[in-house]
Formats: sequence, C-alpha cells, structure tokens
Amino acid sequence: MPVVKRFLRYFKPYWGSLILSFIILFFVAVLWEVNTAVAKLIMDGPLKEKTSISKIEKTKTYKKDRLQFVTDFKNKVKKYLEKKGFGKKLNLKNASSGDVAVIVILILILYILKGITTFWGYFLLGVTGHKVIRDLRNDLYSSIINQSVSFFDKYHSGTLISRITNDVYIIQNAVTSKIGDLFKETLFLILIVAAIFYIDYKLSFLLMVIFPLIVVPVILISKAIRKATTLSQMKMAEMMNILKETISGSRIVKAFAMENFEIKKFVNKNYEFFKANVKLVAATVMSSPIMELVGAISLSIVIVYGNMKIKSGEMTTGTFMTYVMNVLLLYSPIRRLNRVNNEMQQAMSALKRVFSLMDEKNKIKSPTKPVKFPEEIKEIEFKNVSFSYDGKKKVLDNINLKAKRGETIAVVGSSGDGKTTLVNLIPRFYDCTDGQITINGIDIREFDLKDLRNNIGIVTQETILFDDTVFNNIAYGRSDIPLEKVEYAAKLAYAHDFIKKMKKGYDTNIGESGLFISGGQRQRLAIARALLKNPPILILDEATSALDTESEVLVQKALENLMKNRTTFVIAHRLSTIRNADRIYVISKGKIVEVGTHEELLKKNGVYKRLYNIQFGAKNE
Ligand SMILES: Nc1ncnc2c1ncn2[C@@H]1O[C@H](COP(=O)(O)OP(=O)(O)OP(=O)(O)O)[C@@H](O)[C@H]1O
Repeated sequence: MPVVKRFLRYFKPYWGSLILSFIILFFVAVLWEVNTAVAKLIMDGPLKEKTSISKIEKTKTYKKDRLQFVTDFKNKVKKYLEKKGFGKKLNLKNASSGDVAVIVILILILYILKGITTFWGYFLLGVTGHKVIRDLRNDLYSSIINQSVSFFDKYHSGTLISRITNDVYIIQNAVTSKIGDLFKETLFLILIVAAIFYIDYKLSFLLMVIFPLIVVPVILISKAIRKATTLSQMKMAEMMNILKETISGSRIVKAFAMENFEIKKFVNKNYEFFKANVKLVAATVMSSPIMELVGAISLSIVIVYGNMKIKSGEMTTGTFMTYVMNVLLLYSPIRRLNRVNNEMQQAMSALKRVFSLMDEKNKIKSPTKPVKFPEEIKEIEFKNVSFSYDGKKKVLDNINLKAKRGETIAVVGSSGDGKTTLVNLIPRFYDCTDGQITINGIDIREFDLKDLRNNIGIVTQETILFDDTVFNNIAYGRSDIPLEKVEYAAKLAYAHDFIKKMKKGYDTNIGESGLFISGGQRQRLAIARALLKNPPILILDEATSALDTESEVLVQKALENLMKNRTTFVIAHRLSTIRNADRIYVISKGKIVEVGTHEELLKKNGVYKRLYNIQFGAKNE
C-alpha cells in the first residue's frame, strides 16, 4: 500500500475534527480577504480625501481601470453591512468621526474573529495531529516489542530508539503544523490564481505554459530531499548506537581508559551526520532560488506581453499593474507551499522507514489453531534438531536429547559450541531449521507462543533487572500479586534478608539495571522472579563470573530451591550443578559428542574429561 494512503488510515478515527479544523481554517483565509476588502473600503471611504492614494484614485483613468471584481466585492460587502444595519451609519463617501469609529470596531471584531478562528483551527489540527502520532508511535512500539529475537539481532537498539523518537518527531512536525499551512496556503493560491484568470485569462494561460518549469525542479528537489533525509536519519541512528553503547557501558569505557577512543569514534560519526545534514540543507535551500528564477521568467513574460497589449491599446496601464501585483502576490503562498513540501518530503522518508520497520516479518508466531498446552509436562525432546542463524553455517547439527519430568539436564561444551543456541530453541526465541522439539510428543510450534513461554522460566548470566522497585522487579508485570507471595519467593531465593535491610524494603528502587545492588543480590532477585512465576520448565544459564564465597553459597542454595520439581536445562559452570545433573550432554561444534552422568563421563576419559580439567581443574577432585 502506498505510504500516504497507509498513513491516512491513521486519520480515520479523527476525520470529524480534521474536517472541522479545515472548515475553520477556510474561514481564517476568508477573513484575511475580508480584512483586505475592509482596508480598501477605508481607503475608498472615510480616508479617501485625506490620503495620497485617494488622490491617485481620483484620477479618471484609475476609476475606469479599476478592477471590476474589486468593485463587485466592495459592493457585496457594503450590501451585506447595510443589511446588517450598518448601512445608514456607514456612509463611506462622507464619513464622519462616528463612521471611523464604526470601522475601527468592525476591524476589531474582524481581528477578534480571526484570532478565535486561527486559534481553534490550529488547535484542533494540532490535537488531531498529535493523536495520529500517538497512535502511530504506539503501533510502532508494539510491533517492535512483538518482534522475534532475530529482529533484535538485526537492528541495533540505537537504531530502533532513533526510529521511535527522531523519525516519528519529523512526521509529527509535518502533521501537527504543516498540514494546516498546506491547506491555508493552497486556498490562498487558488484565490489568487482565480483573480489573475479573471483579470486576463489569455495571459494567465500563457503563464500556465511555464508551470512545468516550476514543477520539474520541485519534483527533482523533493527526491533529493527524501534521499538526504534518509541518509541524515541513518547517520543519526548510528550516532545513537554509539551513544547507547558508551553511556550504558560507561564503566567499561572508564576501566579501559578509552574515553578518547570513544570521543574520536563519536566525533567521526557526528561528522558523517553533519555531512548528511549539509546535503539536506543544500537540497532544501536550493528550491528557493530556483523558484525565484522561474518567478523572474514569468514576470518577464508578463512585462513583454503587457507592454505589447498596452501599446496596441488592448489593455490599460492600470489593469496591467493590477495584474502584475497579483502575479507578485502568487510568490508568497508558492514559497510557503514549497517550504511545506520540503518538510513533507522529509516526513515521507521518515514514514517509509517507520512502515518498513513495522512490515518486518515476524517468523516466530503462534499457530492459528493452537494445541492446548499440557497440564503436566512428561517429556521434552529434541528430535534431529539442526539450526543455523544465517541459513548457511550449522550452529547445531542433528541434536537428539530427552528430558523427563523433573530431570536436570546439564549442557556443557567449549565457548561458541552452541549451548546458548540450544536452550534458546525451547522458548522459541528461534525456530529450529530442521527437526523438531516436542513437549509430550507435540511439536512446540503447535502451542500458543504465550502459553509455551508462560511455562518456561529463564535465569540468564546477565541478570536483567528494571529501573523499578524490588517488588516490581520480582513481580514483573503482576502488580496485583500480594506482598506475602513476593516475600515468600524472595525468602526461597535467599533475597528476603538483604531486601529487608534496604531503606524502603520491597519499595526500594534498585536503579538502572540494578546498579544499586551487588552482583550476587541481582542474581538472587532474578531467581526470586523465576520462583514467583513458578514454571514447570526452567532454563538456567549459570553465571561464569565468580562471586565471593558467601554470595556464591547463597546463589547456589537459591538455585537449588528454584530447580526443585522442575524440568531444568542448565548451561552448567558450577561443579555442584554437573554433579547433581541427571544427565550431561557434551556439545562440541554444534554436535552432541557425549552423554552421561558426571561419573560415567569422567570414566570415558573423552571430551568431558578434558573440559572438566580445563574448567574445574584437578584440584576439585
Ligand atoms: N544471534 C546470532 N547471530 C548469528 N550468530 C550467532 C548468534 N548467536 C550466536 N551465534 C554464533 O553461534 C555459535 C554458537 O553460539 P552460542 O552462543 O550458542 O555458543 P555458546 O556455546 O553458548 O557459547 P558461550 O559459552 O561462549 O556462551 C557461535 O559461533 C556464535 O558466534
């Protein structure tokens, strides 16, 4: 669907207020015209004898040449005023000071009306625009959040943030203020064009021939603006990526004393952004001189033509001057419309990027008719599972694995051998390329995605916590849960004691990513969160970073509580975990090379034994 048509659908719920605002803005334009007419009325009436203009007007030639439509319009306004009871008071020809007072009041009323209508026209339009943008931003955010994990592999978080903030801001600017200008200026343009056709349609047709001269450069410039905006926004997104990384990773930057390195990186990117913006500025400001040149050509034609007509006596100087003045008047709305067009082009390219993000296909979806998730999990099985991130290199190759209810399955292997990838297939962060994963014999792709994930608890190496209270971090999204339940989970996770010692207990804010608490405490909070969720399946990626002995013991105990009565898949790094595991699967280069208990595998004297010696050393034996 074309971008504009698709975007217009966002206006659908607000058509009423949009049309109303346009009607009001129409009156604003009409009031401008009335104002001009009243000004003429004053010149013709009460002030006529006192101004130099009135003297010029007095000359017979001008009287003859005066534009019929101005006289018509004046008469209409006069008639209208007379009808409304102003007639007797407002004797424009022989005006007294009382008449002037009436005119002043009339002007005041007009300006008040213009003020009120301008306010309401733009206010309604602004509110409608902001409503549309609010809906667009919500849609964009929800489509991003609903995307699969591979989407987040593809797009850097800075890019996504840039789309939601900058791109939407550009569209917002165009929608909330520029649409009104577009409407108003178009209206002015139509009125002036009508006037010049009214004065001399032949000359106006001749001018129409020059019209393509204006349109072609406008189209070319619009294209250049769209291209430059895309480049500028791309560079802005890249800059946001650097910002995001260095601000959230500020400690690492400092630890490695890499401030200057990061500054250089930022300065370079900022320079690229600047260059893109220069291109944008060039494209934007180029339109004005081109338009002026075309304007000068038009005017020259008018002058040559007018000169001929005056000489042949077909046109009077007065009519010609009025015509020229109207042609000059054309410049203002055209210039403003040109500026509006420039901003609209930028908004178009932003819209394209926003929609392209929304159109990204999410391959991980719930089936249309999902199978009910089993009440009780009897068995989870990997059947000939293979997986590749890029469709070429197999990261997992023909994996066969079984976990019965309540069993603990440990996965071990060297770094990069595919352990995380393997466990990520269970909650369908990715779908296997070949084979299938089943729960009680049913392919996991047949379950509703939410049901499947609600039955899986995940505790990862880097504990993801939110800048919120301890309570909200444990309850995550379930604020209605009673405090006792949260406390119970925290007790099982050996977190209750340290939480109680905090200033506000469960209401303490733990800062961005749990910055205000220790690593061990963070892990125990994450364990409490998983305990509260109470899922039958558990995925555990044990932290490799060493904690101090006391913390380590507490985390270990918390994990033991968490693993009780659950079918657990654990990427094991702790000796106690592998010792207690029902089965250990040893992965090497994406393949399962050994299976067995700790003792069985040690006896084999194979890959596991070698890994064990490297990771835990003989001293542990
Ligand atoms: N999102 C991704 N896109 C592309 N390739 C990936 C992605 N994640 C991992 N890989 C690649 O897949 C392979 C397996 O990675 P995986 O993270 O599963 O290994 P791992 O055994 O868990 O390693 P570690 O113990 O170091 O965490 C690696 O070669 C890695 O580079």
